[in-house]
Formats: sequence, C-alpha cells, structure tokens
Amino acid sequence: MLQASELTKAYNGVVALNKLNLTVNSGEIFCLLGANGAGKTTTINLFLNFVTPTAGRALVNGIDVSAEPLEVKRHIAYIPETVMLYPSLSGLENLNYFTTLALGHKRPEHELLKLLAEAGLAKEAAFKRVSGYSKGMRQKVGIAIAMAKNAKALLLDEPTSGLDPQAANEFSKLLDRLKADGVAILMATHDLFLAKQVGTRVGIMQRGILVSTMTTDDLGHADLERIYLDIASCTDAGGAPPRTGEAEQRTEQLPSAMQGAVAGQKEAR
Ligand SMILES: Nc1ncnc2c1ncn2[C@@H]1O[C@H](COP(=O)(O)OP(=O)(O)OP(=O)(O)O)[C@@H](O)[C@H]1O
Repeated sequence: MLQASELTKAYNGVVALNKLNLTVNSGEIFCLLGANGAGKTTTINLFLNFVTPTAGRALVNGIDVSAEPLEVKRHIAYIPETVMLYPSLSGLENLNYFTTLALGHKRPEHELLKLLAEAGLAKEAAFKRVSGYSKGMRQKVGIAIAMAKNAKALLLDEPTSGLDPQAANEFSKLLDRLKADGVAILMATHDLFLAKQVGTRVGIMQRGILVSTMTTDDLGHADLERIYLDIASCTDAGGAPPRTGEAEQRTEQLPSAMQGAVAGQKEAR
C-alpha cells in the first residue's frame, strides 16, 4: 500500500506538491495525470526518497520513506521514463546485475529470460549489447528489472514513453497481471488512453494540488479527456506551481465545475 499524508514539497519557496493525501491500495492502479510541472514526478520522487518532503509523510506498506529508506527499498520497484543500463552489457546481463544487487542473490538464467520475454523483449535481443538497443527495448529491460524484485508496490513515471503500440499494449496487460497479484501501483502519465485502460482510479494534478480523483469504471475515455482539458484550461500557467501561500487562494478561483473536482481531493483524505 502507498500512502501520502499531507505530503508537501517546496523548492526554494515554490510549492511543487501541496498537502497531498492519497492511498493506493493493494491491487489498485492509481494514475496521476496533469500538465507539465503539475507535480507528478515530484510525487513519485518523494515515494522513492529521491527528494525529502518539506512537510507530511510518504508511507510504503506503512513504513515511513524518510525514516526507513533502506527498508522501504525492499518493498518498492520503480520504472522511470528513461531506463539507465550498462551499454556494454547485454539486456540479460543488465537484468542479472540489477536483480542480484536488489535481491542480494542471483536468479537462474531461465527465470531472467522469462521475465524479459514477459516484458516483451525478443529472446535473441536479450543476448545482444544494450548499446544497440532502441529506447523501447531498454524500457522493456527496465520493466523486467522491476518485475524481478516481486515488490508489492510499484512506481512508474511515464513508463510507456518510447514503446511502440504493440509493446504499450503488452505493457498494459502486464500491469493488469500485477494488479491481479495485489501490487499497489502509482503511475505518472500523460497518456489518457493508458490511464483509462489500466487505471483503477485517476487523479488530476494542477499546480501541485490533486484537484480531482475519479474511478475509471464510471468514466468513458471521452469524459476523462474532457475533464482533463477543462482542468488544464483553468490554469493561467500550465501545470506549474504557485509560490508558497498562493495555493489555497488558487483553488478558490476555479470555476464551479472544478470546485466539485477539488472536493474529490478532500474525499481522498
Ligand atoms: N529539483 C528541482 N528544483 C527546483 N524545482 C523543481 C525541481 N524538480 C521539480 N521542480 C519544479 O517542481 C514543479 C513540479 O515538477 P514535476 O517534475 O513534479 O512536474 P511533472 O508533473 O512531473 O511535469 P512533467 O509532466 O513535465 O514531467 C515544477 O515547477 C518544477 O519546475
């Protein structure tokens, strides 16, 4: 389970994330949507302890990320937008290296090859050097590295960036399987289609605030697109955040349709 409690991050007085309250339960995929600079990556980075919160807490399976970073690492897997690998090693060797590092022991080669195949990497590519891989192929190795940990919490930041439609479709199926296995998944994405397809709930962020949360069951793709665009058009500066103290005032300036959306965040508390 992933939990944010009044989670806040300011960079030099600029509030990138403002009092986020959110719970992502086991078997749930929560998709964070929002314009550039809305605070999606900041949220992910706080759960990964890449940045320290200014206030509030991020918890993974009930463990405070800032207080016990090493313990949290054992429970969490992460797929970034751009997966960094050793170019002179093959995909299989990279997977072996990172898996051994994370687990403290090796996994047999046939298991690693199965993980790469599940991530959509062709078998012959697994033995080739990563320096010759496309971005999408590197992404697939990143997906396999994350799956090898068998973590019960998964953080994804634009994971389908660079994947072709077939690979993106395979990735959606993979997420469905992880959801069925009880993994709690938090994904930042710009892909409304993916969010609607795999998400259990979606949340729309604007200027560091989670202004709306919705369950995808009662939502068509066109509805999601309309709500997203309505919210995006309510800001005078894209998704970029206000300076400290401005945030409360900003939500009061929103049109009536959005006031209801803001209530969605209060429900999430
Ligand atoms: N290290 C940093 N130092 C200063 N400001 C930062 C830093 N990281 C993020 N920010 C600011 O915090 C705000 C939120 O950024 P964040 O990367 O979380 O947005 P995002 O929603 O992930 O955007 P994108 O869709 O472009 O990836 C932005 O205004 C950004 O400029």
